[in-house]
Amino acid sequence: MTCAIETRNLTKNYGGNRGIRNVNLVVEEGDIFGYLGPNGAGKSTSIRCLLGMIHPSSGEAYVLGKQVGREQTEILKCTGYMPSEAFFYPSMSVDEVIRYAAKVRGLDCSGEANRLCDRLEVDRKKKIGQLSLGNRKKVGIVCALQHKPDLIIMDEPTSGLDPLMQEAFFALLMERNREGATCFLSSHVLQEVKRYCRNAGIIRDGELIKVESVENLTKTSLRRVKVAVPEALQGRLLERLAGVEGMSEMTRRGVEISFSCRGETKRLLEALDGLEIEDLLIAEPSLEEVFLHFYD
Ligand SMILES: Nc1ncnc2c1ncn2[C@@H]1O[C@H](COP(=O)(O)OP(=O)(O)OP(=O)(O)O)[C@@H](O)[C@H]1O
Repeated sequence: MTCAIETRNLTKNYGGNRGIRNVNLVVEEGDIFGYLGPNGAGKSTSIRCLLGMIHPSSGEAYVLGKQVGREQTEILKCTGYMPSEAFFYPSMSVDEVIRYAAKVRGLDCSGEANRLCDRLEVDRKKKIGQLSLGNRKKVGIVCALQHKPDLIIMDEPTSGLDPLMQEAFFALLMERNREGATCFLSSHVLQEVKRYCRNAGIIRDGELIKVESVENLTKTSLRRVKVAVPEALQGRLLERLAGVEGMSEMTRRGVEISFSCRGETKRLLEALDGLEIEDLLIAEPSLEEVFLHFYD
């Protein structure tokens, strides 16, 4: 099976500045992949290298089996890209921009462009310079999707879109995915990744530190625990908890003590054994907590 994206030790140095280092990433065809990382982590740099917009300092990248830098025309035809900032010439009309984006690929996409504009409520007569950020973003979505690409790469696609438009956008993306397209999205919005992506990669300081299914990411040994015991027993509870692996973030509110821990749940239950537990909640961490954990 061909991978939609494959990078081998992909590295980009910006002079003395760090970009990305030895990124080895594989995204299978048909996936919806979330690329997560804080500001400056290297998400846009990775995407620009993948699209051949910047040359890597070393390493290789393949998009739908084609080598980036060698088979750019073929890659451009089967890939749809939306940058994080939707900049277009302000004096051009929306219609001109959309038709221009199809023309550079040597394609006539007018039928699909019309359908997309209707769905996203894009006013094609307006000049780009008259549009709000969100409306420019919608033009970017049409430009990226009108040729029905096999691989959709979007850098922070929903920033600037209102909640209804975000829903409309994801509905569109899910449809494309059901039809076979692979989606690669960089995002800061963890709820969005949790809801729509199957797999995710976390990049930090230019290095890919984790690639995992979104489901498994939250299935770490990290647990959020809330336990309520009578005030008189709280001292004993705290003594017992001191021996539990990875204890952190402890807070106390009345009879309830909350904390994070890791390791086997059995060990935690042993530590609690014999105390008059009034209430106990052991939960998987949210994607936000997992994300913060990898960033610590
Ligand atoms: N043209 C450039 N010249 C020099 N350094 C750059 C350039 N572009 C990016 N960098 C640096 O490379 C690193 C990665 O930047 P990048 O834009 O890829 O991060 P990002 O994860 O996309 O961030 P954000 O979420 O803020 O968009 C940063 O340290 C950044 O300062």
